[in-house]
Amino acid sequence: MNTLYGAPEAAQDRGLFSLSELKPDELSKLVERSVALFRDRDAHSFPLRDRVAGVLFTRTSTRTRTAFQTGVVRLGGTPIAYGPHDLQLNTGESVGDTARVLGSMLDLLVARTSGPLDELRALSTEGGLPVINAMAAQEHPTQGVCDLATLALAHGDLGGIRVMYIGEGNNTAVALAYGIATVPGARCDFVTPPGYGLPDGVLDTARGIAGTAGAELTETHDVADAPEQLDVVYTTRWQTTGTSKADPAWRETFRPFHVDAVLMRRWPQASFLHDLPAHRGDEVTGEVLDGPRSLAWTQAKMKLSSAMAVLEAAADLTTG
Ligand SMILES: NC(=O)NCCC[C@H](N)C(=O)O
Repeated sequence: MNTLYGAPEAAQDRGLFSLSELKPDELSKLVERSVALFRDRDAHSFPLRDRVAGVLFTRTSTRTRTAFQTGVVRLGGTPIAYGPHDLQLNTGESVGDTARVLGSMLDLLVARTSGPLDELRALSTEGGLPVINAMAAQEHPTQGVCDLATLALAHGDLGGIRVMYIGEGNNTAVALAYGIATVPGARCDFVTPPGYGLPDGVLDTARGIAGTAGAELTETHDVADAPEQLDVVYTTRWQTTGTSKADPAWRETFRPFHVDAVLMRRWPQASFLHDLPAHRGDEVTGEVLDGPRSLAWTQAKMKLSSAMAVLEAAADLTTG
């Protein structure tokens, strides 16, 4: 793979597919740039001037799509937006043929599709252009950049930060695992409902990354095992995009994993994160989401500056 900062290994896929493929200093550079751009959104030199970026979303999106389209414009580029019904992919044209055509005209592609991560890699290799994963079932890497940047903005140095993620082990959780794994001395405890944990292999991969930084990652399926000391409580909605739950009683399984004021009282200093959209009354109460310790709305705003940081790095991979 050939990630945001180069270092090709195999075929020529370029862009951002998974945080597990970035070196720790590459990720921390993205986080720093996100914070800098959050503080001053004009602190750049229009790296996408004369560049055209496709923004392909075949799945719903509020924050990520708006952030990337706006980010392209703010960085001096021109976005071309495609929704779920626009491309001939929808009438059966192959990914390869689509990539070949898009790559001959566009400089960069931001994509959230219903296909696997490999489909995004194919768009890059067959199109010969950088691709940014704007969320796939496997991982939501740009959310991970945003989350670390939000924590860096609010907590300062991330070294030693203690995070609990409570909820389904979804795409957001995977990116968080890979992201926190790069932070020296950090700890992330995943408290996931039984049967809805992190995908196989994710903790092993994250622990492999963490080996260098000395971060610690654990997973439990019981809220009673939540850590005693925490700086951050992170949750996510119960219905992950593109998934359905076979068990009709799934809500009973998820209910003990909701975040309310009683739970938050266990960690009086902890801040609260949520990748949104939220369902008040399910995974979190309005009191917590809209309360003084919630960073969720700062986190949502950080989507733009973190998208700009990712686009800025991807601009270096464009050839036009
Ligand atoms: N911040 C976002 O990108 N929100 C969109 C949904 C994220 C959530 N992890 C999901 O897959 O449904």
